[in-house]
Amino acid sequence: MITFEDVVKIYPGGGTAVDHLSMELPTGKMTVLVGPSGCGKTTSLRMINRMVEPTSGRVLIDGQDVSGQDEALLRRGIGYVIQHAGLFPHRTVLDNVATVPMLLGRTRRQARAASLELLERVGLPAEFAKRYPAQLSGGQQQRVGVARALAADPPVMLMDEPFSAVDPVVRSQLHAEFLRLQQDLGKTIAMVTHDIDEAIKLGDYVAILRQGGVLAQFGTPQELLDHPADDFVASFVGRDRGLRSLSFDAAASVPVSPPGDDLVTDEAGRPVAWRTPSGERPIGGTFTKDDSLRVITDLAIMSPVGIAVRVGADGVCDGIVRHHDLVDYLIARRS
Ligand SMILES: Nc1ncnc2c1ncn2[C@@H]1O[C@H](COP(=O)(O)OP(=O)(O)OP(=O)(O)O)[C@@H](O)[C@H]1O
Repeated sequence: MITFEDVVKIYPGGGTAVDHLSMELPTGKMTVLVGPSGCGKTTSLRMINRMVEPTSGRVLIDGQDVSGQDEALLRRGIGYVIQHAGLFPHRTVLDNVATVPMLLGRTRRQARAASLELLERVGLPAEFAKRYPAQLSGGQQQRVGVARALAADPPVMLMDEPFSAVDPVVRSQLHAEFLRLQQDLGKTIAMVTHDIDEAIKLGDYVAILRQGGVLAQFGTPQELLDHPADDFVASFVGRDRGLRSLSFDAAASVPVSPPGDDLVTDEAGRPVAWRTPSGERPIGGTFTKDDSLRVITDLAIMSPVGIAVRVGADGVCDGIVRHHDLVDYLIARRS
């Protein structure tokens, strides 16, 4: 666990960058620091690995005050990923990743073998290993940056806007891959972004900071969407927070009804089409118990008859949700 204990940072000649910050970033989870430009996100992140020293207060990792620890040793246990990856331009991709394990005493051979494996884990095939950073796309460079940060197998990772230098499609791919990787690795991660959507998508917990380095709210994405602490948080998380909050609720809780005449199925009971006054229309999509309320809502809106169809693992329809029942359910769940 990373603990901020009443941390203040005042830069010489500057204002207060971080103002009495207290929060706990749980072990094995990803906590995202988000807020408008200049609200002290990067400063807070860098106080974890002592690139910045607090003016007062303490930062602790697993109960140990970082200020008492040798900087080099401390940083060996903390991976660091930055925007534009920060790779060594004159070293190959493989050597960029292998540098840290070699510094930690692994032989060149061991370090390279481990690095190749890591590159594969972050989605870069072996043929990229011999290239130089300039010969990679922005998204590929970010993958190398993540692989390099993971190379020392650090329990803690700090990530400063790691996905912001790439286009939205690549960013979305990197998000998905990163979430999968983190599910396997379970690192304690602190990540900075200015993008609330990214924070809500990736964070197990989100810390929203406001101007002057004040913590506005700390909580799970759903807590922030459902119960913003004040107007600043409410406007920061966005106007459609009710809809976005549906992504965090499982479809399993929604009552389903038996299908009616408007659903056409094949002999096995798999949905095929909608029967509408103007003829049969394709089914569009279906949901399972593992999907979210947002998926059901989307399906009901898109369906020509206002119905979302649930299927089991075998693809056979096991119930439907009509749009008016869905709205009743969504209203009841809030009261
Ligand atoms: N080395 C420094 N010396 C003086 N002031 C600084 C220094 N670094 C940051 N600041 C100031 O401290 C405040 C917080 O900066 P910080 O970089 O932590 O914010 P941020 O939330 O990460 O911003 P951004 O999203 O724009 O990167 C800002 O007002 C900034 O100008």
